[in-house]
Amino acid sequence: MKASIIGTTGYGGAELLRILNHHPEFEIQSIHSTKEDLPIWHEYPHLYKIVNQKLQGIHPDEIAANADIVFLATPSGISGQLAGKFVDKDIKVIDLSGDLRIEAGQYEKWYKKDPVSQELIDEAIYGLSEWNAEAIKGASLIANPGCYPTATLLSLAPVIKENMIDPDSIIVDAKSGISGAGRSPSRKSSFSEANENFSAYKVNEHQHTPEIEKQLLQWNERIKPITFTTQLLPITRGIMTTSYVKLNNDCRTSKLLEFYENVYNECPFVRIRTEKNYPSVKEVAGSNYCDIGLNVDERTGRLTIISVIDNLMKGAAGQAVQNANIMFGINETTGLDFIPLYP
Ligand SMILES: NC(=O)C1=CN([C@@H]2O[C@H](COP(=O)(O)OP(=O)(O)OC[C@H]3O[C@@H](n4cnc5c(N)ncnc54)[C@H](OP(=O)(O)O)[C@@H]3O)[C@@H](O)[C@H]2O)C=CC1
Ligand SMILES: CC(=O)N[C@@H](CCC(=O)OP(=O)(O)O)C(=O)O
Repeated sequence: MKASIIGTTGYGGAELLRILNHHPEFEIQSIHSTKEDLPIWHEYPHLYKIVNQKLQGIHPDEIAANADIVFLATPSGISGQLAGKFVDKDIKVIDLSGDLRIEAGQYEKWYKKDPVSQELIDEAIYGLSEWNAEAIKGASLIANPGCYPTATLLSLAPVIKENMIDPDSIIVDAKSGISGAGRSPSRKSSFSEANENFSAYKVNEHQHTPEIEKQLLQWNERIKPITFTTQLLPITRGIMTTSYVKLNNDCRTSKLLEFYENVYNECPFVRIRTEKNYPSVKEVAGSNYCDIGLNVDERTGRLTIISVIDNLMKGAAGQAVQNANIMFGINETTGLDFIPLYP
């Protein structure tokens, strides 16, 4: 199969290149950016003598005529417009941005940008691979989940779906490495302000809040609005979400771990940790794993769930390729079976 990438000069695009360059079933057909006619290694010298392709301009008809799938690793606001140019063409599309994940009205409110048409949003299948594989199989347009929602949703799904918690009790404390903000320089991501610092941002107004709530409500209609706080960690890659929920019934940590293990036993990229063996972001760096650890506080009846991913992998490019594998009927781990980079 032939794959094209738009937004290849960004971090998500570069991560797609890293995966697809070794993928046994996908060949990189073309790479695109607003910067044309430039070898990609000019932008990314680490690709020198590995990927020699030149960046090309963005011409949807030409891309659709030559590739089987196109990945849109472009900013929100741009991606949705591009997706609209591919929908009636014979090509599968995976959009890494937030443009197609939530309803148009919600998008306008949380992203503070003009949405694409509700019709286009309705066409997109939400690409949370572990929970939506059946729909992904038949899809031609995927809204790839956000990085924070991926870590949060995988960790909450089992207790939400089984109605095991107070639906009004969900608090998610989330932290991300700086590559989550993309490659464009900003004050927030500058070394002198991010290094040895730790700060909260977009408190109660993060654009991933409605995306998380939408999926939780599809699993359990009793769910109430969540509290979701995002923080910037002075590391390059990695997301940790720590979720706090009130359990409806007494339950021991060991029993809940057994339950989670059973829920995810057919999911190669979700690793449920053993008791007191909590995951850290470095243990999944460079890989497509989501590692989950949990503990029940028997004094308060609250459950703490810790979930880690690499934001550029399971949080973006890795999950996008996992979805592409599912769409083309290939084993979902193909091209993604790396051991995390440790230490
Ligand atoms: N970074 C992360 O961890 C995650 C990112 N995402 C989402 O994935 C997408 C890509 O993110 P990321 O790689 O971090 O972003 P970057 O800012 O690093 O890259 C954005 C890319 O889009 C291209 N671009 C910018 N403006 C336009 C335009 N007008 N038309 C076409 N291309 C354009 C840029 O290239 P050029 O200027 O050369 O054209 C660049 O290649 C975003 O929607 C982001 O929200 C999702 C999950 C996690
Ligand atoms: C660290 C950091 O700044 N992360 C970004 C992640 C943005 C993102 O992935 O954008 P989508 O909304 O298109 O998913 C943020 O919190 O806004």
